[in-house]
Amino acid sequence: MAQATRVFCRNFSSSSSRFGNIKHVTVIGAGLMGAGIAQVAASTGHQVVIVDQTDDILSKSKATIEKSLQRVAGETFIAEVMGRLTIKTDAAAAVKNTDLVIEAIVENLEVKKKLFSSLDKAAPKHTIFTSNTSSIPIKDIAVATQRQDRFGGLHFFNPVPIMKLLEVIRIPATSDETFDKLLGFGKAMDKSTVNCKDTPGFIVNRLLVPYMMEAIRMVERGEASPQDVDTAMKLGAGYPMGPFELTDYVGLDTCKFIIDGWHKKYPDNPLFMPSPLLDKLVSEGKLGNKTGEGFYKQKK
Ligand SMILES: CCCCCCCCCCCCCC(=O)CC(=O)SCCNC(=O)CCNC(=O)[C@H](O)C(C)(C)COP(=O)(O)OP(=O)(O)OC[C@H]1O[C@@H](n2cnc3c(N)ncnc32)[C@H](O)[C@@H]1OP(=O)(O)O
Ligand SMILES: NC(=O)C1=CN([C@@H]2O[C@H](COP(=O)(O)OP(=O)(O)OC[C@H]3O[C@@H](n4cnc5c(N)ncnc54)[C@H](O)[C@@H]3O)[C@@H](O)[C@H]2O)C=CC1
Repeated sequence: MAQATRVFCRNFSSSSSRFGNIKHVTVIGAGLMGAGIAQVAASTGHQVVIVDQTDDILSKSKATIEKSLQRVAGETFIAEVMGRLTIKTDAAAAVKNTDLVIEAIVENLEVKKKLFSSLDKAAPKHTIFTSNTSSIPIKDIAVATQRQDRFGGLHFFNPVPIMKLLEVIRIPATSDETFDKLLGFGKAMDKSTVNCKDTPGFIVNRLLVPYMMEAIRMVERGEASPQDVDTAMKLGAGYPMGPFELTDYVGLDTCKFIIDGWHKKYPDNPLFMPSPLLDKLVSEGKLGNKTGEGFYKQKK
C-alpha cells in the first residue's frame, strides 16, 4: 500500500486521546486550501465543520474532498471521513462548540479581520483561532480579537493531503499553552511541524516568493519562456514543478494578492514590485488550474 494511502487509512476515531484538547475543528473557506485542510482533519479523526459563503460552493467542496479521497482510500474509510464532515454558511453558528478555527478565506487583511472580529463574539472562551494566510502578519489579523493569547498561524501547503509540512506561527501574545496545542494538532494531522516567528512569509514563502518573482521577471525581460524556465527548474534543480506550473497550481489571484500586499507594505523593495504579466493574466480571468487557464491551458 502506498505511504499516503497508509496514512489516510489508519483507523482514527474522534474519541482517541491522541487529539489532546482539539477534537472539533471549524475550517472557514472551502476553496483549494480549506477543502484540503478539512479532508486531512476529518481523515485523522477530527469532527470538522466547513464554512463558506454559499451552499453551492460548499457542495462543490465536499465533492472535491470525496473525489480526492477516492484516489487513496476505500469505501468504508471514505464513508467514515465524510460522516465527520458537515457544512454551514453561518460562521458564527459553526464556531459555537468548536475547539479550533482554521481560517482559509481570501488573502485580504480587512476581510480576515472582519471575520475574526465576529467569530470572537460567537466562539467559546477556550477556542483557539488560527489563520492559514500565506503572507499577512498573524498579529495584524489577531488585533481584531480579544483573544490574542489564543491566536496563532497554521500555514499548510498545497496540496494539503500530500505536502508533509505545517508551519506553526506564534505572535508575541500567543501563550505557551496555545502554541503547544497547535504543535500537538499538527502532529495529530500527521504533519511535520516547524516553529515560526511572525516574520514576512514565515520560512517557506520568504524564500519561495523572491524565487518565483525572479522567474516571472526573466520572462518579462524576454530571457526565457515559461516552459523553458519550468523544464530547467525541474530537470536542473530537481523541483517537482517549475515556478509557472506552481503559480497555476496555487492560483494567480492568490499570488497577486500576496505580491500586491507585500508591495504595499514594503514599497521600496524591488523584489516585491508588481508584475505586469501577472496583472494582465489576472485581469483576463486566467487564474490558473481553478479557471482552466493561467500560464498554461489545462489539458481537458
Ligand atoms: C512565476 C510567477 C510568479 C508569480 C508570483 C508569485 C507569488 C508567490 C506565490 C507563493 C505561493 C505561496 C502559496 C503558499 O502559501 C504555500 C504553498 O503551498 S506553496 C506550494 C507548495 N507545493 C508545491 O510546491 C507542490 C509541488 N508539486 C508537487 O509536489 C507534485 O507535483 C504534486 C505532489 C502536486 C503531484 O505530484 P505527482 O507525483 O504528480 O502526484 P501523484 O498524483 O502521483 O501523487 C503523489 C502521492 O500522493 C498521493 N496522493 C495523491 N492524491 C492524494 C490525495 N488526494 N490524498 C492523499 N494522497 C494523495 C498519491 O497516492 C501518491 O502517493 P505514493 O505513495 O507516491 O503512491
Ligand atoms: N493556494 C495556495 O496554494 C495556498 C493558499 N494559502 C492561503 O490560504 C487562503 C485561501 O487560499 P485558497 O484556498 O487558495 O483560496 P480560494 O480562492 O481557493 O478559496 C477561498 C474561499 O474562501 C471563501 N471566502 C471568502 N470570503 C469568505 C468569508 N468571509 N467567509 C467564508 N468564506 C469566505 C471563498 O468563497 C472561497 O471559497 C489564503 O489566505 C491563501 O493565502 C496558503 C497556502 C497555500
